[in-house]
Amino acid sequence: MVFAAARDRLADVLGGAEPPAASSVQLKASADALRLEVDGIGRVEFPVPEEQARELCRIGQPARFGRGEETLTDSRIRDTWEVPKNLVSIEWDGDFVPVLDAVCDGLGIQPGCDLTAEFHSMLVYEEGQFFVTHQDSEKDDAMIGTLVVTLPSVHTGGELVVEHNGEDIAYSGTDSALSLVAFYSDCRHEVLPVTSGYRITFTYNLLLTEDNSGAITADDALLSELARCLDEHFTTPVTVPYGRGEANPPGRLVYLLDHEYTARGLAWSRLKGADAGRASLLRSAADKGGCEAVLALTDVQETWSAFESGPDYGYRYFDGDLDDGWDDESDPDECELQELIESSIKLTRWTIGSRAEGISLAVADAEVCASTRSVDLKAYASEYEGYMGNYGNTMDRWYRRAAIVVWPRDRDFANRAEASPDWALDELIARVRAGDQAGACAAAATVRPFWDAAVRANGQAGFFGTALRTATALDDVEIAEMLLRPFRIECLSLSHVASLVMLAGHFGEQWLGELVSTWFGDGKSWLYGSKQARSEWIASLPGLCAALHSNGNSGAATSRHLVDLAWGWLGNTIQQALATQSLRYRDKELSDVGESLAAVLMAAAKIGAADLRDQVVEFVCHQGDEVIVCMMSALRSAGAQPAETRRDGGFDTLAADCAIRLKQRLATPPRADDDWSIPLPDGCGCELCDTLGTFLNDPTRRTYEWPLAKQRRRHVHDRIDASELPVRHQTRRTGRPYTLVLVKTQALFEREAQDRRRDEADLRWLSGEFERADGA
Ligand SMILES: O=C(O)CCC(=O)C(=O)O
Ligand SMILES: [Fe+2]
Repeated sequence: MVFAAARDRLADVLGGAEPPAASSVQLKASADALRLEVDGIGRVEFPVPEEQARELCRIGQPARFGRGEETLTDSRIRDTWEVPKNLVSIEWDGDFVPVLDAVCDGLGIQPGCDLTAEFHSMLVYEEGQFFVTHQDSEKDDAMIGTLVVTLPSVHTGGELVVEHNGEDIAYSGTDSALSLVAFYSDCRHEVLPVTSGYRITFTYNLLLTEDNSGAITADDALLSELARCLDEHFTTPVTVPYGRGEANPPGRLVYLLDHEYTARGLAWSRLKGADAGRASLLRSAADKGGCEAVLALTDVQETWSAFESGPDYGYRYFDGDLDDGWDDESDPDECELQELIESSIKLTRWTIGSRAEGISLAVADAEVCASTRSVDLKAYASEYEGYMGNYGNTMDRWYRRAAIVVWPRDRDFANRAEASPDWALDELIARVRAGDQAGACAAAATVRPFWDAAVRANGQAGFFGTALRTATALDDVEIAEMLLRPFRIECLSLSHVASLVMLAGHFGEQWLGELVSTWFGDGKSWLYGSKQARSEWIASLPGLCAALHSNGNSGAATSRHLVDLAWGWLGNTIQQALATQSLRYRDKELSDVGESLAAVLMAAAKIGAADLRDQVVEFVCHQGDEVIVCMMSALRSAGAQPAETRRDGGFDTLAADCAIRLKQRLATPPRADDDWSIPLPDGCGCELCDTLGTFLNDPTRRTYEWPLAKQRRRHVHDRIDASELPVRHQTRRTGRPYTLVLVKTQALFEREAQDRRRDEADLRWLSGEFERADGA
């Protein structure tokens, strides 16, 4: 016997209690119920005579449609006449209300709600006219659907086809009665081409103005069953693979709704179809079980194993529909889905009280349930990946689904904190200010399991300052460490100096020193992006250190610590750059890092760290001449500094050393016109590289024809390319083995001339800017 998880039982109970309601309904009404006058035409008779229909077309304008923010006309998409609103006057005989009540009934809208219809447009379709598949935009927050009234007229074709969850229903008008079709705004629909006669319609926006969220009176047994499911869900630990941490009960439950909602349209009072009843039940059960329930939007991605099927079977999974958020995507091949391989769900937005927040929170599978599977809904995008060897034959499908998120009240703070750490920090400070220090610490302790990930996922820089202040306010060393640990050093700026000093005062300099080291990271795995961010931060170091230094003993100690750490990172980075094989890449890296070198030296000068300055200068002066690029970049970056900073930062010493190196380099005579020798940089010493080195070194040999098997040719290619040597290598594909043809190129001379010109320019600049460089 298989026991269903509590969350799946809950979804089944909700689905059973509120079965899916219709997404569209059609009603018929007598033509006598309506009186229509149009300026310039007079009273319109029913069925509408051909003569009057033609007149209506004449005064009509091509109807427009929305695409994103734009309103367009394009007769390939929408081809129909719209009669200007101001010319139209409509009078319903008696009341429209009974009609709307019947609509409510048909769409499963809870009794007691106030549905109103707001006239939107009058349309006339003549032969051949149509409107392709689209979704109506919700023009008003309260809008939940559309009502289309088709006037009696003689016509064929022009069916209104409304689709929901893969099912199409075609509605036709008649020549004797009014046809009223209502549908929810998440239904895609189209008007098929009129094949004869005229089709005349009014469209109305359906607005739900009364709260329908409390309307359901649920039976107690049902609510108790739901509350039991919630309780079980929140007390049963999730099984985790062995060794993957502790088994804890889920922190939340995400119940996915069936209809689509826009961020603006999502509200308890405007849920569509069965969603309204289910939400009402779940909300009451949550309340009974001591839980919070909020409305949310999610992004769902599912990956299915799939295979292409012939046109005769399988489903069409995707229609290139037109809607407000239009898509031109072509249909992926027809596919049969087999098995769900993986799914991921992210909460993107929720509304707590009256506060709607954009969030980005990944939700575990064990926290999600639904009465309707995503695969049975319309995906907003899908992509088929054919067989690709070790992957592929998969279908990815993406959905945006609304959801109700439930959590136990005592985990309220943790749930909200995970989605918005900045809110959590503000809230903690507020609690301390309100005098609840202990409560604030207890709440803060609940974020421990996810805090690192939450901070990193939420763009930490924006709330680093708040985190510093919160840590001080909570006054608990372990909590302070936990709250602050996940931040990166790049968050730290001038504006945090006072908070940082305060923190040191609270928990001690040594404690802060360790924390700051954590912010620096281990420096081992620097991706390009983070390297750039680190360099940018180091550029701010002189100002930051100066401010800290003038802020008492702990400020001074912290500033020294920062410069030490920055130098630790920078020294490594310079060494790595020097070891780079590719010359071009090496020079670029060294030049980039020069600015950081200048910043570290300036910071050292600002805080009077002469020992560190000497250490840095000595390190640089001890490197080979490749380091000149880095020195020059650092010196240029410090060029604008006052003489005192240049002296205290060791720049004068660097400049002098650099000038000596440049002069030495320039003193070697330029390459003779007939000297074709090329030094092979150190590296592999195999027998092939030996032969290569001999050829390269020989000043008289320009070409070498070298019969070599494939693997060996490859090795020689690689060696030449890696060192960017001015040598062309080609394979002549005759004989056995093929022949590798090496030719030394003119670039040998061009590059060296270029390097010389650069050295000359550097030396001129140095002599102009740095006195000692000239005198040396
Ligand atoms: O004419 C109709 O039946 C429907 C027109 C429509 O879909 C629209 O105006 O958005
Ligand atoms: Fe429409």
